[in-house]
Amino acid sequence: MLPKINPTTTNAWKALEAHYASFQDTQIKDLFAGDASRFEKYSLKFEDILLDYSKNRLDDKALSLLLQLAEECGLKEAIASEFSGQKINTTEDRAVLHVALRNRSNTPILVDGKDVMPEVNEVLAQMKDFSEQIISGNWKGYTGKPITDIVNIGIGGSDLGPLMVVEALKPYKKEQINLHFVSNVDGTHIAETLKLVNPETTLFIVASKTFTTQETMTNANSAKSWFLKAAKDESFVKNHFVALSTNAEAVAAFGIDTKNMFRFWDWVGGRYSVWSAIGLSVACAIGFNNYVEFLEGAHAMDNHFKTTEFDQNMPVILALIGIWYNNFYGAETEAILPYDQYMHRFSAYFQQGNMESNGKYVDRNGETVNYQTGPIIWGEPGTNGQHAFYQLIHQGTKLIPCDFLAPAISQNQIGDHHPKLLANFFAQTEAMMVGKSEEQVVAELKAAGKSEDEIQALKNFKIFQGNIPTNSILFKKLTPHTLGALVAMYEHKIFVQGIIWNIYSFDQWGVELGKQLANNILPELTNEEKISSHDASTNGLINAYKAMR
Ligand SMILES: O=P(O)(O)OC[C@H]1O[C@@H](O)[C@@H](O)[C@@H](O)[C@@H]1O
Repeated sequence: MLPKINPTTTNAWKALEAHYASFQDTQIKDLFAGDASRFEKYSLKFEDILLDYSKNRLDDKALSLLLQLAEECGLKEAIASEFSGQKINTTEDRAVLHVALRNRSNTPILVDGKDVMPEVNEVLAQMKDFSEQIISGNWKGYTGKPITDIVNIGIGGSDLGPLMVVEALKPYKKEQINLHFVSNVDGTHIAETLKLVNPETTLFIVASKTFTTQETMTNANSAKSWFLKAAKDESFVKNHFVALSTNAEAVAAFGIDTKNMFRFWDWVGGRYSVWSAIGLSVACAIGFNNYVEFLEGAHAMDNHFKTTEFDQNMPVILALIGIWYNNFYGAETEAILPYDQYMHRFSAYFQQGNMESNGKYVDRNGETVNYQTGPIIWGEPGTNGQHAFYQLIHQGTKLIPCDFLAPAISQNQIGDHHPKLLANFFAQTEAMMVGKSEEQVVAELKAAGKSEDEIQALKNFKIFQGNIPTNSILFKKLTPHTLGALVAMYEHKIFVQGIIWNIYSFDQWGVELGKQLANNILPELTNEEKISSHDASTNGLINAYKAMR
């Protein structure tokens, strides 16, 4: 079971507070000036991935206290509990075993005394067989034609994972299969997607752990009606609809043949489910072997996380640096900035991963925390972000630690695009650290021929204070293996932080209230009566909507 230690009561926390008081104004660039080996010391290598964390407001003392914090909070025991299948998702009484889904070494993992690996392998074999039939064209639609388009219908973890991975691994995509993702209950999403596809050659993958999610069931029903309008015969549904779910009854009730159901288990969290049957659209897009490569990469990172000393452990180091800024510097957000267009949904994916996991104010004792928990996660690919929001990172009033990610080898070697992209990556992390001093600004303005008055009027606007912390994550190439490792790295970072913050990272009660209230409101929208059962604003809005429509 998980420890239940309030991190602020540890010796390390108190020592970190004391250290922060004297260290807080230290400039990263001065730390480099004082230590010629800082880059070597503060960087880690794992396979083809280099993590450079030297551009942080971090010294040996802060780092060793953060490592001590991890020890005092029982991180070692917590990792062992997770990997051994203990029910560490206490509020839902479930194990947390996405690591079993990619456990390529196949060592037994027990839940309630039963090894889960045989079932995991069974579903993987089913996914292999199915994806091969789709890709080869052996799986036929109701008029005997092969499938050309797959529409994944799901939301949250049943959408963002496969969507992010299919986008990130586009260079590996099989040409004959087009992928589409429908998530929003806004009818526009399904309507616009259906305009692009032909019922004879389209497969719908209905992805929902619970198979009760309003958005997904609404979209799936609309897709089915659209399909039946063309196919006319219910018996053809089995050729065009498959389900990814833990809920066989609801799948059957929807009319999907349970032979065409790919199951997973309650110990797979939605936001950690791309490694499960939820990855079927990925396997159909890039082929099963590439999907397995993706699992292998994650498994390699799992082993690194499980077996490496904390001071050399990538997810642990990233997590501790995040805690340093979140809890001591008061940083409220973290930006994830991939310099790879294929990774354009990576930040969105980890927005859910982080914010649904660690956006909690109640600790594992059931008490309200007296410290900050999960940060706000956001980001867009570079270089686009540079021309949009980097202004605030460079010269705003908020501290925003940033992760930069980039491949050394582009999958599209066109002219000098890639060196230009990477030059921006390196320049931004350098600029964030070194800033630009008053002396530099004045010298530049002088060199540009400005008068003394002009210089005085302008100079303050052109100064960059710098000292903005960044992690740089450079990898050789965005292969399925490397992507798997990167995703697993961030997953484990979230785990480590949740353990230290003494919260439960694997439930998501915070998504329920809105669903409940929407279910109450929906029937009120289907009649013309004036509504008075809510607060004045909600009543006013509902009644205004009814009058406008
Ligand atoms: O996969 P289903 O059950 O449709 O859930 C989809 C999503 O629902 C949300 O409310 C969250 O709970 C997510 O974690 C989950 O991924």
